[in-house]
Amino acid sequence: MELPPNLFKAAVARGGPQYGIWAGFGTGYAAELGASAGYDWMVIDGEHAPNTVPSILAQLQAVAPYATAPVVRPVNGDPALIKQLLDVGAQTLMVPMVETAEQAHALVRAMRYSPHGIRGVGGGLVRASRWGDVADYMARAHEELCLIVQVETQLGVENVEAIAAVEGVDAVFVGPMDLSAALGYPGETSHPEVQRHIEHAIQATLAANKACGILAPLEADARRYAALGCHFIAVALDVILLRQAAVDTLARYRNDVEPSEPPAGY
Ligand SMILES: O=C(O)C(=O)C[C@H](O)[C@@H](O)CO
Repeated sequence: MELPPNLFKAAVARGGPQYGIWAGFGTGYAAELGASAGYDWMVIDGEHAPNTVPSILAQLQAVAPYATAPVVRPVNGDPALIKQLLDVGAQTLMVPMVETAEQAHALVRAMRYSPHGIRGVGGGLVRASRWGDVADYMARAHEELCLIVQVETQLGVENVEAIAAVEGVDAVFVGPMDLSAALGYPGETSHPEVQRHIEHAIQATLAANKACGILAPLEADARRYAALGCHFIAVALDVILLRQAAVDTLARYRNDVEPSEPPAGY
C-alpha cells in the first residue's frame, strides 16, 4: 500500500485556521466521539492525560476513519518514546517544553532514520509501515511526519526565532498556561506580559515561515489568535466540556449548585 498521507500536515500547509479539540480522557471511545464532531484535528495528550503507548494506539485507531487528524503529545522528547509512538502510527508529534534550537534539532533526529537521525528500525513489526505493506516506508516516512514543538517557557520564547528556524520543525505551538506560570502569573493567560510573550512567539514563528498553533478555549482568545495568523487553534478540551455540561445540568435542578464559570485555567 501507499504511505498514508498526513492529514494534519496537508491541512496546515493549505492554510488556517484549523480548529482542534483536546482529547483528555485517554480512551478510544472518547476520542472517537470527539472526532465524530468534525474537528479538523485533535491532541491525544500523553503529557497531562492518563495515557500510555497502548492507549494512544487505541485512540489513533479510533479516530482513523474520521477526517480529524490526530496530533500526539508525548510526555517529553525522549527518543525511545518518540520511536514507540511513531511505530504505532502517530504521524504528528507535539513535544512539550522545547527551549532551545539544540533540543528541537535532537527531536528532528529522533524522528528520522539514519543517516539523518537516530530512529530505530521497526520494519515489518510496526503499524506505521502497515506491517511492511508500505514498501518504501523507510525512504519516505519523513515526508508524512510532522514535528510540532511547544514553546511555553521564558527561555523558549527568547529562543523562538532559532527554534522555528530548525530544519525539520514544522510548527511551533504556544502553551499559554505553562507560559503564564513560567512568567510568574500562573493561570493568568490574559495578563499583558503573558500576551506580549505569546504575540512575540506567534510573530517570530510566522516570520520563519513555519506554522503556528495555540490552545484557546475562550472564544475571544481564539478569534484574536486567528487574526494574528495562527494556523491551528485548539478551541475545546473534551474533559472541560463534559465537566461544564455536568455542573450546568445539575444547577438547573438544585439551588445549591452554581452554573459553571468559564474555567479559570485550562
Ligand atoms: O501550556 C499550555 O497551555 C499547554 O501546554 C496546555 C496544557 O498542558 C493544559 O492546560 C491543557 O489542558
